[in-house]
Amino acid sequence: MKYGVIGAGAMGYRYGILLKENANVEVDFIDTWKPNVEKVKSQGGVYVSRDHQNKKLIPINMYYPEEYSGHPDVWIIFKKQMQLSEELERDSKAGLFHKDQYVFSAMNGMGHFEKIDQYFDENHIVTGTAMIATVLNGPGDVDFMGPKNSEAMHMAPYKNYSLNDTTKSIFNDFDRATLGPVMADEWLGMCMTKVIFNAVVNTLCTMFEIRMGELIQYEGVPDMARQLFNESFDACERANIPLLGTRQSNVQLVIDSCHALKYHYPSMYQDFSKGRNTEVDYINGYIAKIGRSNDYICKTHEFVVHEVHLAEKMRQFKK
Ligand SMILES: NC(=O)C1=CN([C@@H]2O[C@H](COP(=O)(O)OP(=O)(O)OC[C@H]3O[C@@H](n4cnc5c(N)ncnc54)[C@H](OP(=O)(O)O)[C@@H]3O)[C@@H](O)[C@H]2O)C=CC1
Ligand SMILES: CC(C)(CO)C(=O)C(=O)O
Repeated sequence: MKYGVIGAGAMGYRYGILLKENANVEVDFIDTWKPNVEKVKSQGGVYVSRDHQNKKLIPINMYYPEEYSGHPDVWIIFKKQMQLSEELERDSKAGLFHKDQYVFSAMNGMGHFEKIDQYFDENHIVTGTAMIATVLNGPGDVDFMGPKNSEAMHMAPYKNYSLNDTTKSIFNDFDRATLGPVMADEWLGMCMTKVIFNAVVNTLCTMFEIRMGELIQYEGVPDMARQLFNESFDACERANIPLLGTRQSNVQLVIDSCHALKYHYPSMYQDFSKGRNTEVDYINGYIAKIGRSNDYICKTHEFVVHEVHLAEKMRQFKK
């Protein structure tokens, strides 16, 4: 199958390049960030390294939406939550979307599938989550964090539609790409399980401006994680969202992932450190919203949302 990546940033590059290099499928990249598109065009591709090593230029085809006339079978979308509506509107106006196409996304946070649903048939949407750490060093320069074959992800058809030949082919291509796909039984619990993980790791690392391996050096982190997971589980149970694992196994996942991805600054920190707004409203804020709609107040998550926004605002006073 042919793939088109919308959002050639850290994760868009990671998926597209692994598919192209390992699954040997055709991949085109669409981006609207001018410095990135121009850099790729002038250097003839994207520089890729793994854990800061073995930097090499991989030739790729990169287009602005308005330049593109291809017809991929599947779109892979990786934008920041707050960029998505504008991106989809621009892509749609540029005539990129067609009735037969499928779409996959493993963005962090929640709110993106309702937006994607406005442009694609709901049984053509494949949801995903990615425990894959990637850093965009700058335009046209991406760094895959973690050793080869450490990539791990979940996927499931949106609204639990049955698997069909296309969704199975996407799974097989992701598998050959070494993205480590696991097909989940239920889409919403799968997505929310990643949200509650990011609501611990991304927010704490961002507020303290630290790597995951530094976070886990503090012996109080399992307790802090437990407090946040307890609220997340309480809210999701009231909303009948079946999270993967138990409260305790999710605490353990935080501990294990922080050791495995010890050099990684979570994507939220990458936005924070570059002076951009973070996805916190779509992560802790989304959990808090589920709580409020089910007569449950996630006090800690609501406080954390304020803390991250406070940290964003305070950047102006720092040198
Ligand atoms: N990175 C990761 O490890 C993971 C990320 N995710 C999720 O995937 C989705 C896409 O995230 P991700 O791929 O990380 O984000 P991107 O790499 O796509 O973000 C890059 C965007 O940030 C802006 N930007 C501006 N200046 C810079 C700069 N100097 N360096 C880098 N970027 C700059 C640009 O948009 P503009 O100029 O328009 O602001 C650019 O398009 C998100 O939902 C994220 O949470 C999920 C799992 C892991
Ligand atoms: C890589 C990972 C899993 C770390 O929290 C992530 O989701 C991110 O960086 O946003």
